[in-house]
Amino acid sequence: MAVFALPIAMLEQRIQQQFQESAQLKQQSAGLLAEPVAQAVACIANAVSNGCKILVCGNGGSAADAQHFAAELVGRFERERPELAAIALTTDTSVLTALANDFGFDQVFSRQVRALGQPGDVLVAISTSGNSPSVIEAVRAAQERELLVVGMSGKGGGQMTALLRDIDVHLCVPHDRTARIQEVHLLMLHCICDGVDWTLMGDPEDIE
Ligand SMILES: O=C(CO)[C@@H](O)[C@H](O)[C@H](O)[C@H](O)COP(=O)(O)O
Ligand SMILES: [Zn+2]
Repeated sequence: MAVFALPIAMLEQRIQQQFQESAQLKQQSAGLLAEPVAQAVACIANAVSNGCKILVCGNGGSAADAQHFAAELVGRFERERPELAAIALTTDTSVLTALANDFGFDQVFSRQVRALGQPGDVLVAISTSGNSPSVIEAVRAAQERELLVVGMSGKGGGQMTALLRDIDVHLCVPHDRTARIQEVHLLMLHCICDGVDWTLMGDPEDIE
């Protein structure tokens, strides 16, 4: 068994740097993204209040974020409230493997959007590069079907930037590192959960 003689001090310094980079990016993003995050809250709260639903997609870590977010809408975030309609498009392995196998991986989300999406629903499309073909095709399918799109990206937004319309919301994290972008994506998803709960139910103190 290999035993590493870890240069602990250097390793700790790397870890400290990453915490600092993440904290600084979150601070910078708060200034730039609070307004579009509030627009995403309005868009999602409005959709679920009108009986519409939220579809969420992304690859890799962003697939995990999609599932995390859908679970908090269907279940709960920090307090009890009625269940909200949300589906992560990343979870049904039979659907995913059939679509990838028969139509190509680019279609794994778009075909589900066309199958499940109705006008007024919202697609939350998560891609740190803004360029993953499966996510880009899902955005195109959503727009065809008259869904609103909340696009979450980084690295300048990639192809997502040109694709999103004025009625859509673009949450583009100002950074080039996938991990840092994902950390801000998760924070924004939690802000959206908090904002939706606040919009639908008011301040926690007001309850009882
Ligand atoms: O979680 C990570 C890296 O932190 C990876 O799994 C990452 O999500 C994958 O490489 C994705 O395929 C990247 O796609 P995207 O964010 O550019 O759309
Ligand atoms: Zn969470």
